[in-house]
Amino acid sequence: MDRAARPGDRARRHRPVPSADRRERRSDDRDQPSSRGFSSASTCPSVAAAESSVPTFTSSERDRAVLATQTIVSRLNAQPTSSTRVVATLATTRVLSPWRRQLIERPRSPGGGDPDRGAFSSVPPTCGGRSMTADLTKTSSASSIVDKSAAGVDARQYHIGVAPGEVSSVALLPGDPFRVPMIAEFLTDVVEVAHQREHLTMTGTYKGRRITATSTGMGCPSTAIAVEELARVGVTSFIRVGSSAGLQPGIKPGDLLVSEGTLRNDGTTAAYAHHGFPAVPDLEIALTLRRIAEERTAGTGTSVFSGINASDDAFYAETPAWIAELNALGILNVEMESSALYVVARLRGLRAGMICATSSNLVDGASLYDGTKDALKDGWMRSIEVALDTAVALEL
Ligand SMILES: O=P(O)(O)O[C@H]1O[C@H](CO)[C@@H](O)[C@H]1O
Ligand SMILES: O=c1cc[nH]c(=O)[nH]1
Repeated sequence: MDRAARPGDRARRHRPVPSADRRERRSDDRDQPSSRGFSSASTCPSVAAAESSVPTFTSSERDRAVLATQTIVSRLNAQPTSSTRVVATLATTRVLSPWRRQLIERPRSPGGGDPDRGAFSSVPPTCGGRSMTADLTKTSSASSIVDKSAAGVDARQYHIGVAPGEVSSVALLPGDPFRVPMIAEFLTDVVEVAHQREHLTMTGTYKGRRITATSTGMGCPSTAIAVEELARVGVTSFIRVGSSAGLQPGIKPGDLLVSEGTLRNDGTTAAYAHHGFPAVPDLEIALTLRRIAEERTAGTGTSVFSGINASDDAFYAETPAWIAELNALGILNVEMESSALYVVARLRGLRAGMICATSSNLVDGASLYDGTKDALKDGWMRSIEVALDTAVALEL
């Protein structure tokens, strides 16, 4: 095929990738700063500090890395397909880019992760203090690469459609938009703020306190978006009021489940933080949810449990073996959003907690398809009231 017409040329035009015939020269140029494309778009001051203190490669370490890469690249390029050649060329650039090298070399911070993950490099856990606004109000400076960790602050939000002033500092988060009006039943002066996609938002007043309710939709991707966007317009505390399946015997539909932490079996949070980074609620919110839940259910036949839950991505891929494994680990219940809620909240310096109503029990035969809806609805109403009273008690 003619050189000018090779597949992959389009990608090369749009990326800072050297052409295959300039590969030799790039390796000589490896100490030159990357002039286009890659740059540290991070606005987090702690990241800037970390990057400036990164030790540079010694020449022997660098030469070994470059040699190893060139060997891989030349093996890949011996392959017949041109698409493999493109991959090889990209790999060369990634390794030879000084900025990339520095990220790879950067010591792992406590919440560190794969430095090649875009979201990780722009939302570093070192930004995880309590002052999210400080990080988010800064805009990207020396780069045209979008810094999503700073995008949209104080604007009307792209997905959830809310703007500053339309929300409280605390938001209750059900998954299902149809549960937002259930929350609104407890409120006065209710305003429907926005409804875009799966995100319905209403704001009203409960016991003198302004409260917002926004539905997250199902799963971690849309939950992370909802939390990020609510935070950009001023929400600082979140209480998920969810539904969830019990994983231990004796948990019955309608019972309340207070989360003490989440096993992260989701994909979204892997883009934010190291797999060992804990997904945990704000301690005070969790304890207050449990206390108020116990007070409210005393003598009602509804039980309150607290413990570690799991967040799964794939409702219908929960195999009997997986359910048995979670059960053996003592995991109390499974739902699909708290992993993202907790990880994003921690990284952004926000507070979060979760109380769920039990929908079913995956280990003792209370199926979702058994007509458990009435008990579940009672559980939702109770959990919503507990979450509202927690917001009031903690002045969230
Ligand atoms: O009822 P919600 O809050 O959506 O919660 C649970 O219900 C959905 C699955 O049926 C998932 O979103 C799960 O987390
Ligand atoms: O609510 C949920 C979430 C995951 N799996 C379930 O069975 N129920």
